[in-house]
Amino acid sequence: MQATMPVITVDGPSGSGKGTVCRLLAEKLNWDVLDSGAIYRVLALAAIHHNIALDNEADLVPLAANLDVQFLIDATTKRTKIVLEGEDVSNTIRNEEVGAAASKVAALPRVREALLRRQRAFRSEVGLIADGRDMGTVVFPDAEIKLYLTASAEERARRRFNELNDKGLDVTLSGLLEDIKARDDRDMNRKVAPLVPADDAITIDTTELNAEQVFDRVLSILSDAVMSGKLPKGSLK
Ligand SMILES: Nc1ncnc2c1ncn2[C@@H]1O[C@H](COP(=O)(O)OP(=O)(O)OP(=O)(O)O)[C@@H](O)[C@H]1O
Ligand SMILES: Nc1ccn([C@H]2C[C@H](O)[C@@H](COP(=O)(O)O)O2)c(=O)n1
Repeated sequence: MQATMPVITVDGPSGSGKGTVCRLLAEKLNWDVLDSGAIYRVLALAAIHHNIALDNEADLVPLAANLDVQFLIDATTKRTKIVLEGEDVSNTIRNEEVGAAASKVAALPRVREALLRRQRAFRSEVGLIADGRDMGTVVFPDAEIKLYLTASAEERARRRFNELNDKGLDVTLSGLLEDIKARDDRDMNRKVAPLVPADDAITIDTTELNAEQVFDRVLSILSDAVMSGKLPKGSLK
C-alpha cells in the first residue's frame, strides 16, 4: 500500500455534475467519497436550528468546530445517512434553501478553517474521491488527479429544474437560474478559497454532454493517469 493513498478531487459549480461523477467513480474504483458540500449544508442547518445568523462568524466557528454530525454508510445500498445531533437530515440538507445558506456560511474564513481538519480526515486507506469547491486548491492540494467540472448556468438550472420537478416540487426555471447565478457569484467571488480550477486541474465542460459521456471522459483521464504512473496499477479494474 502507498504511504498515502490517492485522492481524486472533483470541483465545480452547483449542478455541474460533480456528485453524479463522484458516485459513478466510487462504484467503479470502490474508493471512499468526501461530499464536502454536505458538511457546509449540515453546518448551515445546525445554524438555523440554533438560531445563529448565517453571517455571525463568532458563533458559527465553535458550532463548526464541534459539529455533532455522523456520516453513516449503509453497507448494502452504499447510501450515506447524515445524522446531525441525533436527527437524520440526509434529505433536509438537500433543499435549495439549505444550499444557499451553506454558500453563505462557507464564505466566512474562520468557518472554513474550522472545517479543514474534518475534511482532511476523510483521506482513506483505499483512496478518496473528494467533491466540492476547493478540494484541489485548498483541502487536497497534493491530489493525484484534479478535475474541474463546469456547464453553462442555463444548463445547470435546467438540470436542477428536471430533478426537482421529478420530485414533484413546485419550482420555476427562471427562479432556479437566479439562485444558481447568486450561488456562483458568492462561491466564486468570496475572499477565501473561492471556486476556481486548480492550476493543475483538468476542466470538463459538461454543457453538451450527458452524464455517461462525462463519465467516459473521466475514465479516459484516469486511464492515462494509470499509464503514466500517477494512479496505482489496477485502480480501474
Ligand atoms: N452531464 C449531465 N447531463 C445532464 N444532467 C446531468 C448531468 N450530470 C448530472 N446531471 C443531473 O443534474 C443534476 C445535478 O447533478 P449533480 O447533483 O451531480 O451536480 P453537482 O455538481 O453535484 O451539484 P451540487 O454542487 O449542487 O451538489 C442531477 O439531477 C443530475 O442527475
Ligand atoms: N468544498 C466546498 C463545498 C461546498 N461549499 C459551499 C458552497 C456551496 O454553494 C455549498 C453547498 O455545496 P453543494 O452541496 O451544493 O456542493 O457549500 C464550499 O464552499 N466548499
